[in-house]
Order: sequence, then C-alpha cells, then structure tokens
Amino acid sequence: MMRVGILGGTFDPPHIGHLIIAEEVRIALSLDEVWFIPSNEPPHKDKATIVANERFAMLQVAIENNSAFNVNSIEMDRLGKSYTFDTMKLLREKHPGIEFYFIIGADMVEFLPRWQNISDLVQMVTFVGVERPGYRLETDFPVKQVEIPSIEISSTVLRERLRNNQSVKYLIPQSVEAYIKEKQLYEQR
Ligand SMILES: Nc1ncnc2c1ncn2[C@@H]1O[C@H](COP(=O)(O)OP(=O)(O)OP(=O)(O)O)[C@@H](O)[C@H]1O
Ligand SMILES: O=C(O)c1ccc[n+]([C@@H]2O[C@H](COP(=O)([O-])O)[C@@H](O)[C@H]2O)c1
Repeated sequence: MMRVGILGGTFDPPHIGHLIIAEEVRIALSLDEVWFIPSNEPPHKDKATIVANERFAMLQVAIENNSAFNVNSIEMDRLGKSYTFDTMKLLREKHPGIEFYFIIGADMVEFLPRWQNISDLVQMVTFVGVERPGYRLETDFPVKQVEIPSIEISSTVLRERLRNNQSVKYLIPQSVEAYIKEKQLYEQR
C-alpha cells in the first residue's frame, strides 16, 4: 500500500520549518510522498493575509526540487473553513489504496481532541507529531512521535519581517522569497 504524509496548514508564507518537518517525517516513516494542503480558511485561527491561490503558488515554488513533494488544491476548491475530517474523507474516497499520515507540529497537539469529528478522523489517518519550541508534544491522544531537529520559526514572525523589510534569508527558500517580491505579497498589509 502506498504511504502518503499530509501537511495541512495556512502557509502564510511557507518556510523551511514546513519543508524540514515534511522531509524528516517522510524519511523516518518511509513515506512515498508528502502532500502539502493549503487551507482555504483555517478552522481555528484568523484568516490568512494572502488569498489561497497565492499561498498555493508559493508552496509550489517551495517544493519544486523535491520529487516526493506535491501541493494539493482540495481545500482551496471548497469554500468556508477547511476541516481536516472533510478533506480526509474526500481523499480516502478518491484514493482507497493509500495509507495517510497527517503531520502536525506540537502547537496543534493540545487542541487535537477538539477537532471536528475527531473520533472518526483518528480511525482514518495516523497522526504524526513533531516538536516545536515552546509546546509540549506529550499527549494521551494517539499521536505517533517523530524526532526532528527543532526549528524555531513561524509564519507569523516571517510576515512581520517581510512587512518591515527585514531579512528572511535562509528562513524562506530563496525561490519563494523571489516570488513574494515579484508579486509584492507582504508589502504594508
Ligand atoms: N517551526 C515548526 N516546527 C514544527 N512544526 C511546525 C513549524 N512551523 C509550522 N509547523 C507545523 O506546520 C503545520 C502548518 O503550519 P502553519 O502553516 O500554520 O505555519 P505556522 O508557522 O504555525 O503559522 P502561523 O505563525 O501563521 O500560525 C502545523 O501543523 C504546524 O504545527
Ligand atoms: O479539522 C479541524 O477541526 C482542525 C482544527 C485545527 C486545525 N486543523 C488543521 O490543522 C492544520 C494546521 O492548522 P493551522 O491552523 O496551523 O493552519 C490545517 O490543515 C488545519 O486545517 C484542523
């Protein structure tokens, strides 16, 4: 059976933290691929500052040199909040031969028991948790832990830097930084 990791997120903007956790989990769990899924609207935080199709485009640029990585538009194609249960239900119907692993940072772990239809969702995917500075990864919930080099980067801090014209060098892939500049994505919002 094919094994696929899913990294859902807002990706406003994508950063090397996203890329590192996806690659580390892919290798640790021998996944065939990782699919990045940008949300239309995040279910439990403020709306993204950038429209979904631009976040999708930044992700495409970010992953272009990893043949095991893909970007999937399933949540962009659906209006409203992007609940993971709805997404995984559709993906499982479409790909019955795939075993799915849903990757989350430690900041998502505490709230996981309150995700929509979580009791069904835990039967549909294996949750994989990775550490994130400032958050606890330990939980009674069924979350498989994968060791990664800890990365203290967030999209929030990068948005701040981009707005203030501060350097994001090495924190955002160079190709993505060029795309952001070309499209003037984070200027004075
Ligand atoms: N530095 C990191 N270490 C571990 N996990 C991370 C890291 N950055 C993001 N993630 C995980 O990647 C997924 C998508 O994250 P998201 O796109 O919301 O980025 P973010 O940096 O958390 O954004 P924001 O600062 O806007 O909340 C989430 O599961 C999140 O926990
Ligand atoms: O389905 C839910 O109830 C739910 C609640 C919070 C977060 N999620 C998913 O978790 C992923 C990371 O969320 P975020 O807020 O960091 O973008 C993203 O794919 C969200 O759709 C899902």
